[in-house]
Order: sequence, then C-alpha cells, then structure tokens
Amino acid sequence: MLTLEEIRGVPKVLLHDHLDGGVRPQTVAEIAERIGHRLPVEDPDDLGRWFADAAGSGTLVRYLETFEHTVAVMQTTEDLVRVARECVVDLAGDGVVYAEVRWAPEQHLTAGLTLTGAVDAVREGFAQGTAEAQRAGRTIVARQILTAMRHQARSLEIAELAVAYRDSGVVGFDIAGAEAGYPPTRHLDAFEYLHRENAHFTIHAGEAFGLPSIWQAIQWCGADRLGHGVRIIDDVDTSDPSAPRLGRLAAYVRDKRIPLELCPSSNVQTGAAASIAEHPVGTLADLGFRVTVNTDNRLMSQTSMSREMALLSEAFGYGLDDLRWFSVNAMKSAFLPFDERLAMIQDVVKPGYDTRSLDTL
Ligand SMILES: O=c1[nH]cnc2c1ncn2[C@@H]1O[C@H](CO)[C@@H](O)[C@H]1O
Ligand SMILES: [Zn+2]
Repeated sequence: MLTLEEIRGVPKVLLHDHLDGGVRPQTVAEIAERIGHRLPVEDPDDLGRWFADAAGSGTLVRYLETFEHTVAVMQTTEDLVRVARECVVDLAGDGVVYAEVRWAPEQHLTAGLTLTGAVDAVREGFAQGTAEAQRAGRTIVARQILTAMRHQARSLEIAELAVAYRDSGVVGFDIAGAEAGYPPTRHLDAFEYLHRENAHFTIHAGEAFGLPSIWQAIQWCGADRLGHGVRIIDDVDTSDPSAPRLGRLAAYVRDKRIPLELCPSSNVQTGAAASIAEHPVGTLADLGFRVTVNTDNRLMSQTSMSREMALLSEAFGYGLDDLRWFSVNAMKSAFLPFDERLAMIQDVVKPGYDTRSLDTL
C-alpha cells in the first residue's frame, strides 16, 4: 500500500474535475460574505464538512444541490479568476501535471458576465495559477472543458463556444447534471455540430443511470470518453470470476479503448458504488478497459487526486506501476493534440515514475 506522500510525489493526470466542485471552503466563505450570499454554515472548516455530508446523502440529485453555494460565489470576473487560479495551484501542489477542468459557463451569468467573459476569466485564472505553481517549482498544464447542463437547452450554444475557444485553452465539451429524465440524445444537435467541427467531447453517462445512457452516449452521440461510465459493469457477467463475460456494449467500449473517467469517492457518495472496495474500478482495470481515475468534485468529496489513488491503493493493493498505468491511460485519453500528449507521457509522466523507482532502490 502506498502512502499519501509517495503518491503526491509522482505525476498524475486528471481528466474529470469540476471547477465549481473544487472551490476551497475558505474561498466560498470569504466571497459569500462579501456578496451577501447566505451559507448553511459559516465557519470554513464546518463548511467543508457540510459540503461532504450534504453531498454524501446517497443520490445524485441531492449531491448536485450543494453546487448552488459554489456557483453563487463564481459570478464575477474577479471571483472566477480567483477560483480558477486556486484550482490550478491546488492541483499542482498535489502533483497533478495535466488537468482538464470542466464547468458550465451558462451558470455564471447572474451578475452580468457574458459567456465569453466567463471563459476569458477562467482562462486568466488558469494562466495565473500555472505561473504561481511554476514559481513554487511545480509544472502543470491546465485546460478547460466547457459543460452544458443537460436539463437546460443551451448545449448547441455552449458547443459553439467550446469550438470558438479551441485554440484558447478549451479542449472539449461535456454535458452534466441530473441524468434521469435528461438523456444525452436531447442534445444531439450539439454533438452533431461538434463532429462536423472535428471537436472532442465527453458525456456524463452511466453514473446515476445505467447501460441505456452509456449506449446512447456512445452509439447515438458519439462521445470520445465517458464521464464516469462506471455502470458499464452491468454489462459484464462476473458470475464465474475466473472467466468474466462481456456483453456487446461492454465489449465495444473495451475494443474501441473508450476512456472511462471513473471517480471512486463521488460514486460512493451518490450511491453508484457501495464502497471503494466494491467499486468496479478493480474489475474494469483487470479486464483491460481504458480506466482513468479522477476526483469529480474535490470539495464535495473532501478529496484530491492523490487521495483517490491512496484509497484505491488501500482497497486493491495498487503500487506505483498501477498508478503509472492509470496516469499514462489518462494522458493517452486527454483532449490535447496527439504530439502534446506524447510529449507529456515521454517527458513528464514516465520519467516521474522512473526517477521514483530509482530513488527507492
Ligand atoms: O458527478 C456529477 N454528475 C453529474 N453532474 C455533475 C457531477 N458533478 C458536478 N456536476 C454538475 O456539473 C456542473 C458543472 O460543473 C455542476 O454545477 C454540477 O451541477
Ligand atoms: Zn462529474
């Protein structure tokens, strides 16, 4: 079993992290006080616990209700820049070398920001955070994924925004929010547009809802990756553990190397997995799916990339070789151009593990 310190010391790659799910409790408290937003509790320590407790109530809908308080404090250029800067600094401090951070611009317009103004603010925050991390001796590359809310009707507009910013820090598109009742096919026009533009996207699917949602995301919408996708396990027959049998959809996902953006702690909180030890990540990794490990919402899950890895190491006995496999998998699956991904794998990810094993000899 690896310690948190050992895990912090090796390079990690994060593909599924929500900007509004990773705000520091202190920052939520400070901005809320300044703008007069009422919080359920005021002390930052208590606030961190409140988010985790409220988000841990067992359903995705309850989990998502907590975002009201983070989104509320991210409505101006100044506050979005701050949250984005702190996000990158925190990730870099945890040893994340590449991160795709998603958020939904349409939720940040209540104080008069425009969609482009909001994206520019996050871009500025990422640039400041990257520079601050660099000064502290940490190198990180951070990119945005623009999310559209699946219960709203702005997905085509947000997809257009993502394409407009494709050379300005945005690498992809996503849909998120409550899954039940809002199938991905509601947003087919956005996905078809992205295909025509040769753009990349992931879809939150197979979290609260099972195989039909994954099937739609892949076969109707053509998603490059699956946000969570954890319920693909429902299409794997493990009644004979020595010879697991894959159904057609699971086989397709594995054959096509479709990346699964698994988020262990988040899945336990929303009831998608009973516990970390029972999380399908172990089986899916053993079966050779393109598994990646992610944080989802660091605030709501009181977690970090290193902590997620530590929990898996504890539950499944993973060592540095496994962490390296997860990190290379994630870097291969990133929405960065191929040559940049390759350079990250060869120059940053792999050397980080090689040096590490030499150190421990
Ligand atoms: O795990 C999740 N499943 C579905 N939607 C989510 C999850 N985590 C966060 N969001 C939603 O995505 C929005 C943009 O970041 C958040 O405001 C939240 O409503
Ligand atoms: Zn998510």
